[in-house]
Amino acid sequence: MTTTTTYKPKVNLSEELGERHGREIEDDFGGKGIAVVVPDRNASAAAIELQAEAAAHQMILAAAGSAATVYLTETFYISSKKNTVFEVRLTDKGLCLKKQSNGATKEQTIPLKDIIGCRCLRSKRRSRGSSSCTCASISSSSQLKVVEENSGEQDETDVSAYLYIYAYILKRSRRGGFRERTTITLRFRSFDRYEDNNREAQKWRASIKQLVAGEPVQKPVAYQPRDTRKMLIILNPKSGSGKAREMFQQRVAPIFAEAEIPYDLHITKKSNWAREFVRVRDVYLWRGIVVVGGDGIFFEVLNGLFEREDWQTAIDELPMGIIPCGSGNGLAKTVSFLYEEPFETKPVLASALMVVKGKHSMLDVVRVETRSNIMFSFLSVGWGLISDIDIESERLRAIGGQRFTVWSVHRLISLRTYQGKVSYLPALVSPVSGAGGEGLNGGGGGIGTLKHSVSYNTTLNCRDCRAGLGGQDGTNGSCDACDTNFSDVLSLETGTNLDSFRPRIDSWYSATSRKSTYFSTVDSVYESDKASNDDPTQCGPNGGTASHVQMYGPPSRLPALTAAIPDSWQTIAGEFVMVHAAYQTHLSTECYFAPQSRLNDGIIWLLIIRAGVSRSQLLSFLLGLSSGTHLPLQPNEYIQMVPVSAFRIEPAGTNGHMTVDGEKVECGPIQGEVFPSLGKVMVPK
Ligand SMILES: Nc1ncnc2c1ncn2[C@@H]1O[C@H](COP(=O)(O)OP(=O)(O)OP(=O)(O)O)[C@@H](O)[C@H]1O
Repeated sequence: MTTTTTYKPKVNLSEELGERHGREIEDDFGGKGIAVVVPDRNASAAAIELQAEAAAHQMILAAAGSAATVYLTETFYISSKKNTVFEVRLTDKGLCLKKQSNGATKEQTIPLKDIIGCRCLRSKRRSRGSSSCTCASISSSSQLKVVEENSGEQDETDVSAYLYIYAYILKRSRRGGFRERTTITLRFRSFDRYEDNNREAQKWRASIKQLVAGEPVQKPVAYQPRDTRKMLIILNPKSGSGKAREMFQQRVAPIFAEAEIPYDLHITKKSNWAREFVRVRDVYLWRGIVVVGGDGIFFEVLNGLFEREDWQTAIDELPMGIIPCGSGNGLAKTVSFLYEEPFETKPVLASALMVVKGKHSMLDVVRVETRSNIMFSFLSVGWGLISDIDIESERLRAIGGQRFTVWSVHRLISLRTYQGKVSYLPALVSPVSGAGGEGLNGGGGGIGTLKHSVSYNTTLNCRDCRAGLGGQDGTNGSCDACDTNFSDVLSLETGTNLDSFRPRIDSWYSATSRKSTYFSTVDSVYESDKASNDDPTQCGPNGGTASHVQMYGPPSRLPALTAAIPDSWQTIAGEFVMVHAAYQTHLSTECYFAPQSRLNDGIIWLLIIRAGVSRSQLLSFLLGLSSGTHLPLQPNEYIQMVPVSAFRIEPAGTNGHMTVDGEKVECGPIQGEVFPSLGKVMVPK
């Protein structure tokens, strides 16, 4: 009888990268195996060690009784269980393990979408006195240690090749679920020579890698990724409660290692450092940009790209990802939410798994104009209550995301209202389908008047581009990059060149204190910077003239901020508690602000709360924000959410806070217009 079971690892183990300890465990099928773990110290993991005996590979077979396409198949054994045979198949659905033991058959499949990578390794030379060879059973040994093929530490007496397959299996629970780390180890030892066993293991590795990457499975050869460029990672050590460095080294670096994605890690030195970095560097050296921090650092990088003359190419060629270490984390939460990825229990893990997948979705970007600035926003523009809470709760940064709740209570008690005018251009809303909202008029076509401009190199320096804007571009003046010494840049490397990766990741990973981490990584920085030029102002496509900063990007279709509103717009004048324009579902992890929003629906969701709203209405609004039940079910005189494609807010005074993507801007006239699908954000699938 054949039954299908879900794989349920039953042990929790942890250890250093490269120092993998074997331990006998009960595997899910009740058999004994070897637990082999790679470097997520806190992950639970289990693995079965299977030893290759048969070498009958068959490509593209039709699996018996299943529609799956089978790419590879092999029979393995567990040495401690003489009557147990595993048939392992690699199909277009995933890795299928079929166990036959004493006449009973059990089957489980590890879905492809849960696998992030695999690596071929060799066993490590043991200390003198202990023996090891191909005939030794791993499960009977007390310890299995594996190393890279050419590490110099390999055990020449063991000609086996070990394939480690890394999967993060989705477990659903009442609270939404979580991903559990699982390692499958396949030991290939059919041949007398390591080279032959390794060739077999490499075949599996190549096919798994191709399937995971969504590439056609070629005749199995050593795998070469299509894009060999590294990922650029920019980390804000000051984001959230200041733990981004530790988070990265403990939770993110191991995942990049497992997925064999090489990267350069750069630590920001001060505010706007990241913005200048992406403005002046040759960003095409990298395959994408991942920020480790909050929405503020994502905003910096996005705007840095729009400050490049070649902004359109840069925005198009460089998808951006975020690993949440901030206090709000609105974008990271939105992406996970829309793709139904468990986030709450392990947000860093969820997002790290996302960025190594190499997929992206188009992202709406809103061009925002104030009296003195032009900027590009991906999250929200706010005035009043929520912005006040965001900015004023900064003083409670040490308590993390809780600061918003605490300050909400405070502001509800001491409620403020603001005089002003709000105008907007209503959007045409169509039914939304999918996370990216692709079904919505091809990503925003329904917005009509505000289609994305395709003009190249249109200079939009706010001082010069259009009459009536006036004022100084706040980003002008002396360029931070000119006097910034990038010697604190950290460059770590994972990936195909594992020899060079190993010592770096080890020293980085094993460091227990911030100080030792810093010193252990400086060497790599030095090498990397020498190769790529120390001075960021000399190597960027802008020729190093970073002292004169211009904001480029698509030109506006709106009237100037000082000009009259067109007749097609609607205007509300009076006293407001808040006005908040949002284009992501979540403004922070706990703030499910615009439930209908999609990443590229071409819609700005404009929430207007007018003065006169009762405290109880406001309380239920604030309480409902975490569950998305904050909006009144019936049309309400005081609280309304309007889908718009452009808006303008004109405060009568300068009281209250105004924010763009959670960052404070001057309180004054501000307008925004959506450019559907202008950017690219990394998503899980
Ligand atoms: N090295 C640094 N030192 C001080 N400030 C920095 C540094 N790097 C970046 N910043 C600034 O820190 C601010 C906040 O960063 P970030 O958004 O990463 O964290 P956060 O505010 O805690 O998160 P969120 O925006 O999600 O609430 C940004 O405005 C950024 O310009």
